[in-house]
Amino acid sequence: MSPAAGSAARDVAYAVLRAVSSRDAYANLVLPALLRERDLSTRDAALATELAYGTLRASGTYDAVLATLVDRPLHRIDPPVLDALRLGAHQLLATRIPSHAAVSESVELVRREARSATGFVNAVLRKVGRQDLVAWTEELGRDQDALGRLALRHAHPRWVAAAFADALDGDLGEVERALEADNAAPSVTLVARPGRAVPEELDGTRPTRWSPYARVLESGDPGRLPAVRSGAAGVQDEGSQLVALALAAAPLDGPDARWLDGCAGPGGKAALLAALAGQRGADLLAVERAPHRARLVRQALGDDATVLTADTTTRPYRAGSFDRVLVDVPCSGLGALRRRPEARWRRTPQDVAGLGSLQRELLRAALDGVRPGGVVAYATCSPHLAETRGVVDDVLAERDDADWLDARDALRTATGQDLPELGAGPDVQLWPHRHGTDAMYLALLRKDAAS
Ligand SMILES: C[S@@+](CC[C@H](N)C(=O)[O-])C[C@H]1O[C@@H](n2cnc3c(N)ncnc32)[C@H](O)[C@@H]1O
Repeated sequence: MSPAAGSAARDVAYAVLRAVSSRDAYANLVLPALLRERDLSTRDAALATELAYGTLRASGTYDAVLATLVDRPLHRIDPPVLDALRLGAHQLLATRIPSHAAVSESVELVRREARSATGFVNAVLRKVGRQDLVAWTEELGRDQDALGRLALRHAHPRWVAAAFADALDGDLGEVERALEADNAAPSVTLVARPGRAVPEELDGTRPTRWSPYARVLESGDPGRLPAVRSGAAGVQDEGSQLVALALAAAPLDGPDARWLDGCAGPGGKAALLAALAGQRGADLLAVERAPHRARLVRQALGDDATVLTADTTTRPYRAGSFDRVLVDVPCSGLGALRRRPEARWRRTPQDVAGLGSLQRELLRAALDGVRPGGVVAYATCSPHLAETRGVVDDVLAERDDADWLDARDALRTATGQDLPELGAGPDVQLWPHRHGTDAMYLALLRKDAAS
């Protein structure tokens, strides 16, 4: 790697960190735009991605290191300087970049933005580099319990590691595997929408483990595939596909003609549901409250479904009128941390608590919308028990017209195989480290036929 080339990658990584910390930007949106704008070589683009995503993923751990080395709270450090320290710490502790280059390049970044801080950055980073990451996490973890040490070592906030532990029956070995899996870049998975594309026509892809419609893109931009450009295929995590497929596969007596997606934006699951519904002659109504997200649903669905911009909790439909209903409710997103490197440090336990009443209200509205004998799927992209089984248990406890279906059976019908490690049921929690999917949760409920 030539020094100039490495500098270009560092500049991009630093610009991403600045955008994330100064204007709450999403790294996965900012980085591709910057890579295009600065025209980096493939190799430099890979380095910039590693530096930006690696720094963001572990920034809480790097902050804990830095906090031991400076004489003021980190929030009192000028933000451009703090970002340069984080990027420098990442290079020193988690890459093979030589220490002298990591320190001097960080000083150069700061010279442009905050000249007076160059000596400070130089001194702090030299101290960061005096031991490796394992030694740092051991030092910092001395006062912590085993879970706290795991969280530090694998760069997650402790409360997130605790939520994973709750959902994994306290098995710390498995919690560690779950945390590790969050730090690995996920592959790009495509869905070939049934009736519109066949998976084999997606060039440069290979089959996945579970979904018959899924393919992994080996490399490159999915937008180069004609089927993706036409909307016959799309980018979609395999766990999201399994949620839609399980709802469609759940057994149903009587009509199967009217389906509802009550939380449709931006339209990934709705597009798959619409394709499946179309094959059976059923119609899908996709409801989304946020107008800009409803527009994305319209783009994704075209003429395949009716899209309504409305609040599902107001029940903008006749009670008992749907045969199958999905509510993929707004949640903390703790199940998709692989995809959003900065997300784990932005979320708080208060976010989870704050979503609880909306999640319950959306599930109630779904149960009111489905006909007797019909099926409701409640889904989250989070394994946090307060967003998953806690919600379903509470809502079922307050009404006597609905009960659990075994979601594992529906997954077996949908995929033709037994997925391993689905737990004792009747609900299903998928995990990156077990299934290679996002950590999607799925509960299937049946409205009593007599109600
Ligand atoms: C987790 S996302 C759904 C993702 C979507 N199912 C997909 O696969 O692309 C939740 C969506 O619910 C929407 N939402 C939140 N509250 C809502 C409400 N009361 N009524 C309808 N939609 C709502 C959010 O704007 C968001 O787009």
